[in-house]
Amino acid sequence: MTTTDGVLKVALLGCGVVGSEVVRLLAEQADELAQRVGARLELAGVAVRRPARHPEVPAELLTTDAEALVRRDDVDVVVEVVGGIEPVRSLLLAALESGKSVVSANKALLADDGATLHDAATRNGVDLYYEAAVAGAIPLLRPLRESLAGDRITRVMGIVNGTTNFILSRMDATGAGFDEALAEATSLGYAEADPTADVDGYDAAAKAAILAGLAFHTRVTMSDVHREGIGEVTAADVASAQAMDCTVKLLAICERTTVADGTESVSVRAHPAMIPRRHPLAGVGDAFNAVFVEAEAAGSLMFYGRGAGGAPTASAVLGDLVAVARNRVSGSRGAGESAYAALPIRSMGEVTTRYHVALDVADQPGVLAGVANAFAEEGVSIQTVRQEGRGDAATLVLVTHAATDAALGRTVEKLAAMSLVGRAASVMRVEGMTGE
Ligand SMILES: NC(=O)c1ccc[n+]([C@@H]2O[C@H](COP(=O)([O-])OP(=O)(O)OC[C@H]3O[C@@H](n4cnc5c(N)ncnc54)[C@H](O)[C@@H]3O)[C@@H](O)[C@H]2O)c1
Ligand SMILES: N[C@@H](CCO)C(=O)O
Ligand code: NA
Repeated sequence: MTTTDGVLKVALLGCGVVGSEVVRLLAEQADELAQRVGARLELAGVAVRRPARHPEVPAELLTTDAEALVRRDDVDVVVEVVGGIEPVRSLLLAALESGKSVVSANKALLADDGATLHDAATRNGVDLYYEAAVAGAIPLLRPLRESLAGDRITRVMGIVNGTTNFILSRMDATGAGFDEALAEATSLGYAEADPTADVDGYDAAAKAAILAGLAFHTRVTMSDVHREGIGEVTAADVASAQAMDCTVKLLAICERTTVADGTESVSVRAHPAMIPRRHPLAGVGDAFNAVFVEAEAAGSLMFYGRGAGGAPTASAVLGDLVAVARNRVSGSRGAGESAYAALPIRSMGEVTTRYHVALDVADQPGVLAGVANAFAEEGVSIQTVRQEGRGDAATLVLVTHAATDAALGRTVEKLAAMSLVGRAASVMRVEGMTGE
């Protein structure tokens, strides 16, 4: 559909932190946006739960009937900044099925059932864009989908959750425990009232699923992602990381692996890990996000900026809105889903990782040999070992070479069962170290 009267009508679903900024920017930049698009972008309506709470929106635009709004014939584009799976999934499907393009910031929905939405967009010849869903303002999905479409991406690794990055940065800077750092994040407005999605890694896992799908031209859903949160990260883990000149980050890691017979698979995970301080991701502090992309021809690329917040996220939403609006003006559509590779998902046990293991041990002859033997039995090679303290307070700190995650997990279980080994003071994966 092309605009006939020089106006494109936009239905906005949700007017919270992000939606209210979309309304503000649309109004403030109306003339410039019209120049860039070739048509004026006008709000057809704004669906909210409680209209009385939105004095910033002209009253005649407010509605509580989102379903009627997305079905209106005069609406060209639906912008969704509500969040969650239902009723949003049904609303967006209805929009796509009735020929509207959709812009969404909703990583939970895209990671849960992006395929259904993409299919509907393709069937109806319309656009489905969601740059704001991953790493907020940072242009990342469009570079993966368009700029790098001629290359072969092998790895995407990044910090994609601002709340947890703030917490881990505070723990690193002040030595605070997790609870104390979370309380500070909450009081400063970084953490939401219910921080579960962030702290338990669901938010980062959803973003990892979206990134892997785009990077490797395959379908990845939330259930394919190995997820661990940061709730178990202790001040001792952070101190252990510091002792090896590392810091702890919650990382989203998407990898393409090719085995000897040429078969390819992808692994997708989100978990805390130690990374060397000299690694570019280690310097990403506060609530910032950064994503490292490795591609065969391009080499390494890094994307850095604000992954959350009303205005930064609205910037990405408006960028998508301009893109889909331009497509409607020219009667075209952007690149749709590219999932031709249909790659199998590699289980976490098969993924190759490295571990840092700090063990409280009795400082006695034979302890080190017993510990080394537990690693050897599982075929795990040790890169470095050092002892801290003496007598009852001795701690052995080992860093392994790469091994399967399953073998490393079994090794840690074996160690825990040994009589001369006390508790494991810290067990954490290590990423971004050079060498095998
Ligand atoms: N806040 C951020 O920094 C950020 C960053 C990136 C992506 N996002 C994503 O953007 C989306 C919105 O986030 P937010 O922070 O603005 O959330 P928010 O809670 O501030 O706003 C959501 C709004 O939607 C309204 N709403 C709920 N159900 C509705 C319905 N059925 N019909 C109409 N309105 C309804 C709520 O009343 C609320 O005002 C989410 O998908 C979120 O994951 C947010
Ligand atoms: N809660 C998310 C918002 C952006 O998706 C974060 O902390 O990064
Ligand atoms: Na983004």
